[in-house]
Amino acid sequence: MAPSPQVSTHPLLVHKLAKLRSCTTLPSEFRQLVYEISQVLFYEATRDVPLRPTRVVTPLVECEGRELAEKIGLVPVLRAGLGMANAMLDALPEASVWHIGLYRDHATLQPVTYYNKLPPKPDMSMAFVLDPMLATGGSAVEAIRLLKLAGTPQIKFIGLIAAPEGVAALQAAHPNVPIHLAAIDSHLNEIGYIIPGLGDAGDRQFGTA
Ligand SMILES: O=P(O)(O)OC[C@H]1O[C@H](OP(=O)(O)OP(=O)(O)O)[C@H](O)[C@@H]1O
Ligand SMILES: O=c1cc[nH]c(=O)[nH]1
Ligand SMILES: [Mg+2]
Repeated sequence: MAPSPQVSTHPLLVHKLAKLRSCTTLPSEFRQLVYEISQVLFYEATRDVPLRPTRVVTPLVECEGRELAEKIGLVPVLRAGLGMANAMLDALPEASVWHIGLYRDHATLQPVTYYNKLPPKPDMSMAFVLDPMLATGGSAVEAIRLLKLAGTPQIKFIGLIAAPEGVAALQAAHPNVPIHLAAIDSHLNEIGYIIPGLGDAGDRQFGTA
């Protein structure tokens, strides 16, 4: 059985999430909030990444330090995942970034892939798929399917807001992929939007509504 999704309860994150949802929040502040919330979620989602010993020379002596034992890859789902990737790349500059372009067809709600340049063996041992909205779950399920096809050994999903329907779909399709979120909302409306949600995360980041 898939583990329960991890939903952050950090008070600062909960506070920022309310601002993110507000229809009065303009794109510049929206992008900043996506950045700040994503960075907190990235720290939480990487809590169990293994470390290995390394030697460090300080200005005074040589000592033992520890470094990440995984090669971390960030996989933003275009467009809306881009703002999340910036935040995580600033937290871990040595991460590699692999873009996957998907949009959700408005009529069918099915994901349509328009960009995938994953090589046969992407150079990462742990991938974080980034998409702020997990609605029906179709886009996340497809992005993770593409990553698994490319042979990525460990995959985690980080989103900002999910519908229960999206969580269930992702857990059913990929039960071995842990899910990290800022919130699980009430339901999807009749056109597949998360309620209460925040609207269209791509449009709100890039001012294209
Ligand atoms: O769980 P799903 O039902 O698949 O919906 C979620 C998808 O919808 C949004 O992308 P959108 O199609 O709006 O593309 P965009 O990021 O380019 O705006 C969102 O960023 C997800 O990728
Ligand atoms: O509520 C939703 C659902 C899908 N995509 C979004 O950006 N928002
Ligand atoms: Mg969109």
